[in-house]
Amino acid sequence: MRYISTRGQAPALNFEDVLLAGLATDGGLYVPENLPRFTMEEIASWAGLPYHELAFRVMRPFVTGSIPDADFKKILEETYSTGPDGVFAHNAVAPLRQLNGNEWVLELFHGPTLAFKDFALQLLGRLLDHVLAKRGERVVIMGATSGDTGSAAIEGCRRCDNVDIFILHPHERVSDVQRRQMTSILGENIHNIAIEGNFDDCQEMVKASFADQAFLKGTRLVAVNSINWARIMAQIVYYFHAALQLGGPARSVAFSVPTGNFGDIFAGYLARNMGLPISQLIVATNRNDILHRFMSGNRYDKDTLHHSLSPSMDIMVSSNFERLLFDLHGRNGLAVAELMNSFKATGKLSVEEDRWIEARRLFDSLAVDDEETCRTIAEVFKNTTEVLDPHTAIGVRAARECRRSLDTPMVILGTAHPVKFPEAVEKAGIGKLLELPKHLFDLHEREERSTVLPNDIKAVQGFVSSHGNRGKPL
Ligand SMILES: N[C@@H](CCOP(=O)(O)O)C(=O)O
Repeated sequence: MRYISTRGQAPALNFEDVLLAGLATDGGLYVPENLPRFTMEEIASWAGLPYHELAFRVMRPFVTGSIPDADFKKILEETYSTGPDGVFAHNAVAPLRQLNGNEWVLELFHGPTLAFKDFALQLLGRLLDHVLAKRGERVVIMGATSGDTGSAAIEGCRRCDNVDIFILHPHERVSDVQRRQMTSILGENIHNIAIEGNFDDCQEMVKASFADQAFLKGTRLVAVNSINWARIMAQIVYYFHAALQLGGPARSVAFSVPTGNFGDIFAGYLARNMGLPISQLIVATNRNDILHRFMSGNRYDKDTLHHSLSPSMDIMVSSNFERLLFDLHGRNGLAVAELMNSFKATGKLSVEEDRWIEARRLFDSLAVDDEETCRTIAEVFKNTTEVLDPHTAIGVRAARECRRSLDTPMVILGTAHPVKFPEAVEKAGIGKLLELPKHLFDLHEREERSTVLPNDIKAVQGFVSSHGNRGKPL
């Protein structure tokens, strides 16, 4: 499998190099040159497989030529293990919970950091370990988080021998539990940086660092955000997993996906292009609604970033939107480069009418504010006694507003555990006390370690280069 850049000017790479690349050298994002497509018979034959075996079948074409089958199988078996010493706390790894009639929540929060990010970052850490050990290479990881990616990346990579990890989060803009999940993991190769800015500032600095890596003095920079193709690849699997449990592929399924960076829903779009019958994909955003503004009015314009009760989606510009633009423009990298350059200069982007109509055909969308989020948490609790986290609640609201057919199962991606967001749960008027799971029971007493830095790329790069070799200068 070869991967090409969405901006058409970077060399094509194999999976191993894409895993280690982050952004392409032309500033684009890597995508498979040709997407594998499965037949209905093939997909149907996967019904009932354990999660790791399904993962092998779905992802194998993406890693072919880079990771030998036997190694990949072993990595997947470890990544999606369950039981007392397993990585995931639920035997089904990603169980479906029925909310009512034909409406289901796909619970993606039974991993170590209680969010869907564990599905990809537990795998990414193991893949990195495998590839870096083989190459005898040490790398620096830089990631930006609005709350969930950070802890999942640290948890996924902390045991990697050859990695120093730097996670940038917006100072005082993530929930208490989210922050502690990152800052209480201590290790000489783990560095949390609280930026005096917002998530987009953090994301911008990470992306800019890929374009200018001299500060790393020859050490390679690797991405843990969904700009890294391996993240998207791993997230495709749970769409197959959910659909197969609900009668797929003979029956199509609809999905509603809370999304900020457009990575999780883009994985669903790819699953559909790979042959999985998906009747509807709903983009569910909070008040930071750049994706909804594009889908509903062809306006992908930067706006002010609002702090909300669903902080993981407090994102102004969605990285993976560029991957969709690439497809909407017939995979013409130069056209995408032109659009992205003009977006950088003006903060505004719209596409030709026929391309936008195509996007409307592919996705429905809704933006949900805090009030409506809390109302949905309360409504679902009243009817089912299930407590939703605010991001999942946004997905439920969007599913209910945008649903096209009551006969088709509707799956809402349950992106995080509500215990991470007590403020929203409390504001929704839910008196029930939510307990942290056993492995995090003392989270609020643990020692925290992080460094506050100004919103200044030179300060960040200076910090990375002076701590990038197990806490020592590079
Ligand atoms: N929602 C994310 C923001 C980063 O997105 P990613 O999917 O590109 O890692 C978070 O919680 O950190």
